[in-house]
Amino acid sequence: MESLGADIESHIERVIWTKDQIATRVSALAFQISADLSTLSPPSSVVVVGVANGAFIFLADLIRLINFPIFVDFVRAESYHSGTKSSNQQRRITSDAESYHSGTKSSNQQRRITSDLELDVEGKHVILVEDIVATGSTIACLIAHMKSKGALSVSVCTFLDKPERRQVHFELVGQGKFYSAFECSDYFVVGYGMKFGGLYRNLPYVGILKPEFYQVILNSKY
Ligand SMILES: O=P(O)(O)OC[C@H]1O[C@H](OP(=O)(O)OP(=O)(O)O)[C@H](O)[C@@H]1O
Repeated sequence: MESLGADIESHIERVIWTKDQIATRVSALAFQISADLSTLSPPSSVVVVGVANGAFIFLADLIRLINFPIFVDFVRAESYHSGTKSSNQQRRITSDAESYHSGTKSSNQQRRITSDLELDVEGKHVILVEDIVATGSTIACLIAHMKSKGALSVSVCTFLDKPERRQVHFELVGQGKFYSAFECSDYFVVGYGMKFGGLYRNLPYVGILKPEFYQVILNSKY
């Protein structure tokens, strides 16, 4: 196979979570977060922070089911090796491939914030929204960042948790809680915001890509 076919459905080997299963879990999480955080003081003190890019679909669904006023903002954190920023696309494709083939990012990969909040979170309760928590490197970096900005509490709400891949320990701040919609071990999934080679974020459910598509995507420009 030399090029990708246009029918996205035909690229998927197996569906892991359907649209309905996702909607049920996101609704339950929004209900739980509403119950946990709606009574916090001061009022209107919750800032939901999406981690770009992967969290954007999960965040959009989640916040529309939260039943109290919230602020919304975004951050971006990118990986780098040994002090060298991984800003080029080939590096990011390689990162995907590493995750696919070994089930983990390389151990010396660290994160730094490349696009910061516009809102001031001092004295506020932050909920960091992720598509995936795997090694923990990204979320650890972002929790520390929110704490340094004076957040009263920092919670994490991730669509997917991969606890078996954890390499970096992180602690929530204040009364912060950890929420996850689903857990999985080491298989590489796409859809609902999650990508391979920059593609498939728009798939409305979560699935596993057919193996023959990995190399085609890695060989192509995006
Ligand atoms: O727990 P970790 O091992 O740090 O991995 C999790 C991070 O990796 C992914 O981001 P990625 O850089 O692939 O970009 P994306 O959000 O644009 O998909 C994901 O969105 C998380 O932010």
